[in-house]
Amino acid sequence: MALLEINNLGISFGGLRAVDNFSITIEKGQLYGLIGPNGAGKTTIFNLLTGVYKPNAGTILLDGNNITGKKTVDINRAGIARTFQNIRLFKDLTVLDNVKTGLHNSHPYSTVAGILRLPNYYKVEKQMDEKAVELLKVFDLDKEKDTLASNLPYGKQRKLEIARALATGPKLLLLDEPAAGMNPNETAELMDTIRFVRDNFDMTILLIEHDMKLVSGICERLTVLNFGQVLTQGKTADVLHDPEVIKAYLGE
Ligand SMILES: Nc1ncnc2c1ncn2[C@@H]1O[C@H](COP(=O)(O)OP(=O)(O)OP(=O)(O)O)[C@@H](O)[C@H]1O
Repeated sequence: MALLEINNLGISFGGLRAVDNFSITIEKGQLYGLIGPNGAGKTTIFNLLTGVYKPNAGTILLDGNNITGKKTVDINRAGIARTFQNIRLFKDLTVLDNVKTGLHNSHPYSTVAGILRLPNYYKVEKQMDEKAVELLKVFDLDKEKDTLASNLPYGKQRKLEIARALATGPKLLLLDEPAAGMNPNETAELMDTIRFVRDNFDMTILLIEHDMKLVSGICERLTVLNFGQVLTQGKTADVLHDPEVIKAYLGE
């Protein structure tokens, strides 16, 4: 069974059909790229997938479960986590606490235990600290665990956002333009990180990206979107050599 199966998804904003008849199948463990010109509808698809928008048409199945039109929090619990085009960390929290906000989503103690500081609260908090540090080690951020997120350099903020998303325990990780604003060295390191996450967390990853070096370097399959519709999809090398794709996107 595919991990993600989207069939005939659509949404309109006023008269604009931002996403139309969009279908995609992503197998477990795939590293999949969603590309297309500005305004093609890529982020709208992420917003549909995460319950920010509700589709007017189509279905979304995650691991066989119908999550179409569900709330963001329920979709996260079902197993989808994302990062954003513009980094959205809790800038006034430490690196450690940013990751712990992700862990809280998956392993909460009762609110009463938290407010009353019952023994279970301290036990769970300690376990979360340990888990968060383990995760930070993977991203080589453990030494900066007490640093405020806003004081991290840009490339590390991106890594921290990925770590926080992983802390929620997803089956599918959505990355929206992870290389945006990065220099070539940071991008090369990010490519290694994404591969590492896929291999070591047994993760399925769908990413939106304009950086063709990153796309061709790490994505196994691509879907090209143009004016809200699928232009083509398939293996990365085949898609990037498709004359329609070159005309619509790469040649511009
Ligand atoms: N909430 C909204 N209300 C109205 N129009 C919207 C809304 N969200 C997106 N759109 C429109 O839908 C279209 C697709 O936008 P979207 O942001 O998904 O494109 P994109 O492919 O992610 O672009 P980029 O590569 O520039 O990020 C655009 O024309 C955009 O203006």
